[in-house]
Amino acid sequence: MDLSVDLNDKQLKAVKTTEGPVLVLAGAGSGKTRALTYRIAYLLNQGVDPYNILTLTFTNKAASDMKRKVKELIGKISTKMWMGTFHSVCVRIIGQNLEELGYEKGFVIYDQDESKALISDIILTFNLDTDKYDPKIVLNIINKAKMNMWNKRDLVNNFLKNEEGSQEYYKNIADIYIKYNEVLKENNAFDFNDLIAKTIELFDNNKEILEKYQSRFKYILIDEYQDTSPFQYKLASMLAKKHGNIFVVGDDYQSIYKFRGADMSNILNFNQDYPNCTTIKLEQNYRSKANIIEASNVLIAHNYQQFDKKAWTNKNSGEPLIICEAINEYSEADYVAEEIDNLVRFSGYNYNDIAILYRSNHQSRVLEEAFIRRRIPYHIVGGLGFYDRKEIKDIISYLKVAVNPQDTIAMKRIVNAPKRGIGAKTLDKLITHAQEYVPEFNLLSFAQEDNNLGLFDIMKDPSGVSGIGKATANKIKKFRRDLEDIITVKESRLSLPEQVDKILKVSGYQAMLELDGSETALNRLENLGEFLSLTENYYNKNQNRSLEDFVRDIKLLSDQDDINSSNQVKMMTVHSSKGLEYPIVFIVGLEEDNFPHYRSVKTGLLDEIEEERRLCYVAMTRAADRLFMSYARERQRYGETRSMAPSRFLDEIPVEYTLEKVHHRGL
Ligand SMILES: Nc1ncnc2c1ncn2[C@@H]1O[C@H](COP(=O)(O)OP(=O)(O)OP(=O)(O)O)[C@@H](O)[C@H]1O
Ligand SMILES: [Mg+2]
Repeated sequence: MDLSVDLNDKQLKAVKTTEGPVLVLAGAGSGKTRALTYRIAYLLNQGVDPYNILTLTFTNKAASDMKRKVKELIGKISTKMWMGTFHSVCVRIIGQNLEELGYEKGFVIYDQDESKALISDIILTFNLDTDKYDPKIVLNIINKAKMNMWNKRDLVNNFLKNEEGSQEYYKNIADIYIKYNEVLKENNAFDFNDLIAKTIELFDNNKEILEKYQSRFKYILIDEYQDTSPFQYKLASMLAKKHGNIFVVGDDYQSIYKFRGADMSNILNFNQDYPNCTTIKLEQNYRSKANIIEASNVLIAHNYQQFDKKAWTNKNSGEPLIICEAINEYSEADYVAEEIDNLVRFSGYNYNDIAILYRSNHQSRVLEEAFIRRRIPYHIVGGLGFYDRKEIKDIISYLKVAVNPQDTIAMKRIVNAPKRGIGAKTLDKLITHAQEYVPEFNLLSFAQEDNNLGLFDIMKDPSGVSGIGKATANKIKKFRRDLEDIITVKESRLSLPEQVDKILKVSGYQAMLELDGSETALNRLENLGEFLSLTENYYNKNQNRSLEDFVRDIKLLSDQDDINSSNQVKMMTVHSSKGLEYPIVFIVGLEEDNFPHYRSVKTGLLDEIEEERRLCYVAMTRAADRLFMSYARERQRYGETRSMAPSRFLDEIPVEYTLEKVHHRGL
C-alpha cells in the first residue's frame, strides 16, 4: 500500500497523525471520506488491533462501502473492528449490557411510526383532545426532549421559554413523555433516541463499564461529523476521553440535519473542546469539474455562519450548468427524461451514472411516469421503501410478538391480520385492563418477580375483562393459541429463515393473501418472498444469529438498500444523497416554496434559509461531470394549480457558469 500515490500531502497528514484529536474540515469532494478510510487501513497496517478501532458513519451503507474499501486496501477485515452508525453501535453496546440497564433479552426497537402509535394510545388513555395534542407534534417534542436528555421539568421549561403554548399544554406533554418511557420499558423496547440516551445513561451510571469501552476504543473515527447531534457528540467524547485519539471529518457547509438535532456548533467548537487538536484543511477537489465547484462555492458563500474554506481543482471547467425552465411539473419530468435518453444514447453514460435529486419524496411520482413512458429504468432510494409496506410491517410485527409477546404495539398490528373478529376496541379493553387491574391482582397473589402481566397474559383468560362477551373471549383465546404456536416456532431448532417461513404460515397471513388472489395480494406475496430472501441473506452472513437478533437489526438494515447494484437511474431526496457522487446529477423542482421549502421560508428565519442553502450545496456537489437544474412555472399542489417563482438559489449562481433553456413539451 503506497499511500503517497493515492493521497495528497494533506490527506497523508490526516492519515498519519494517529495520536491526539484531529479535525479534518473541508468542502465536498475533497477526499475526507477517502482519508478516513485510508486511515483505518493505515492503523491496521501499523499493527493496531482491529478490536481497538471504532468508526462511526452516517448510514449503514456508508459503513459497508467503507468496509469493502478497507478490505481492498489490506486484504481482509476483522469482525472485531466496529464500524457503523451511532445507532447500530449503541445497539451492540446495549446488547452487551442489558442486565445493567434493566432490560431483557430480545429487546425491540420502535421506529417513529410505532412510537407515534404508542403516543396516540397514551393520549387516548389520558382523555386528551387529539386535535390539540397531535401525536406527530407530541412525538417531535418528545424526541427533542430525549435528544437533549431533558427530564419532565426541563421539557416544560424549555418549551415554554422558546415556543408557543401554555404551561398546561406542556405539562400534559411531559406526562405523556413519562408514560411513554414507562411503556417502552414495559414492552422491553427502545426508540431510536433511546439507543443513544440509554448508552449515555449506562456510561454515566457505571464507571467500570464506561472504562471498559474507553480502554477498548483507542482510535475513534467519525465521518460526516457536521451532522452529529449534541448527544451523539457527548457519547463520542465520553468514549474518547481516555485515549483522546478522536478523528473527525466534516464540512460545515453540508450540515443538513438540524431537524434531527444535528448541531453545527459541534464542528465549529471542536477546536475549543480539544484545544490541542490538529486541524487539517483539504483544499483540492477531486470530484467535480471546475464549473460545478465554483458555482456551488458562490452559492454557499451567501451563508454567514461558516468557516472560510478554499477549494480548487486541476480539472477543466467542463460543460456549463444547465438551468431549465419548464412549463409545469409534467414538462419538467419530460425534459429530464429526454436529457437522460440523450446522455445514454449519445454521450456514453449508463443509467446508473445518473441521479435525480429532489427536496421532497412526493416529487418522484411525476418523474416516474415520464420514465416509464420512455422506458428508462429507475430506482427510488429511500422514500416509501420496502420496510414501509404494510405486509412487511405486518410480518415484522409477527416476528416481534414471537420474540416479545408483551409488545402491545406489534400486537395491535397483527390482531386482525388476517381477520379474527377482534376489533380495536376489544384490544383497547384488554390493554386498559392490563394497565389498571392486573397489578392489584398480582399484589393479592403475592407474586414477587415478573408480575408485570401484559396483554399476552390476559388473553389466556379474557372472560373477566369488563365489556368482553363470551364469543369475543373465545376468539381471543383462539388468537392466543395461535400466538403460542408462533412462539413455539421461535423456540424450535429450525434455522432463522425456516422460522420466518413457518411463522408466515402458522399465522395464517400467507394463506390470507393466497385466498384473496387479487393483484394487490399477489404483489404482497411477492414482497414477502423478497423478505424471505432478505432473511436468508442475513442468516447466511452469520449462522449464529437468532430471530431476536434479526428483529433487532432489521430496523437498522432499512437504509442499506444496495443502491449501486444495477443499471438504473437513482432517484432520491437531497438528504439521502449525502456523501454520494454521480457523474450526472439533475436537481428538480428548484422553485420558491419548494426548494427552499415552504416550511423554512415561512419562518422568516435566516437559519432556516441557510440550512436550505446548504442542502442545495450538498445537491450540487454530488455531481462530477454535469449538473442539470430545473424549475416549473406552474405546479399542482393540493389539487390546485399554482404559479411558481424560480428558486432564489438559481439567482445566486453567476451566469458565467450556466446555460439557460426552456422546455415546452410534455404537458
Ligand atoms: N488524493 C486523491 N486522488 C485521487 N482521487 C481522490 C483523492 N482523494 C479523493 N479522491 C476521489 O474524490 C472523490 C471524492 O472523495 P470523497 O468522497 O472522499 O470526498 P468527501 O470530502 O468525503 O466528499 P463529501 O463531503 O461529499 O462526503 C472520490 O471519488 C475519491 O475517490
Ligand atoms: Mg464524504
